[in-house]
Amino acid sequence: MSTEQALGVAGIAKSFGSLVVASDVHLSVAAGARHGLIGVNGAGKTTLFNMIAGELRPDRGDIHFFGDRITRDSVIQRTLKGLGRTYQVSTLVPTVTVRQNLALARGDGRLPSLWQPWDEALDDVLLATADRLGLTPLLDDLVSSLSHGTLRQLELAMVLAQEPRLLLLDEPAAGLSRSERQVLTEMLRDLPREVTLLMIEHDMDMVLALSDRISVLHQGEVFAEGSPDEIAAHDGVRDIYLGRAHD
Ligand SMILES: Nc1ncnc2c1ncn2[C@@H]1O[C@H](COP(=O)(O)OP(=O)(O)OP(=O)(O)O)[C@@H](O)[C@H]1O
Repeated sequence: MSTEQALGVAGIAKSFGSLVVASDVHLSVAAGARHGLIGVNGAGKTTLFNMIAGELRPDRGDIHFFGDRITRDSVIQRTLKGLGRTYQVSTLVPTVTVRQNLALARGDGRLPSLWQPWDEALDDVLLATADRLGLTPLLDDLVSSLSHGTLRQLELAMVLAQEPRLLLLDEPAAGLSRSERQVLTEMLRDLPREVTLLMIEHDMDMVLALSDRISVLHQGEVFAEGSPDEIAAHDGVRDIYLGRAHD
């Protein structure tokens, strides 16, 4: 891992009416890192992702991406700079094939229509990405016929095909079986370090196995940060998860 900073979040605040979701979030993700972001339900993890990705404007604070201040950039501008994300909810088109979905990843974001038919052509990057994620034998299968685990692999392939420098993964293992989680963990482990990962995940085994650094969001701030071993042994973090944390 280098000392270059991929992502810098400084003093971010966000409220929804009287609900303070972030009061003063500071987060630094090193280039090449596998950085886990954890916290109990409602801690504000997805809200933070939405602000980093540009879908939500923070009330206060700044966001830097490889040294570039992106706080006021649109989602598209951030995507073009190399910021990619996956969602908790699937964004795939179920009625067409894996190949046709993958071809969308290199398109302009518009769905095909009568005037713009589905593209079947996959360039070398798409083919290599599909292969890395075990999708080559499934290219002509309908997305609606895929298992939950394979859907997650396809979503990952779609966003990786955009060649992001930083990938925000929002609960990549949600809804997966134990064996599907293992497959996904291996695939994430095998990703090249040119892609920095910031990952929200409730499966603690997976976070501890994949991350080289973990931040814990609690009550609007980063409550603790450290190596997986430090976080696993942190009394305060354990209290939060057991519902024993004090204000
Ligand atoms: N657009 C919104 N309007 C109002 N409240 C919102 C909005 N988005 C999120 N919230 C609230 O903000 C809080 C934080 O939500 P968020 O989804 O960021 O938490 P989370 O840590 O990702 O939770 P989970 O682990 O359950 O996904 C929750 O109480 C949620 O209900």
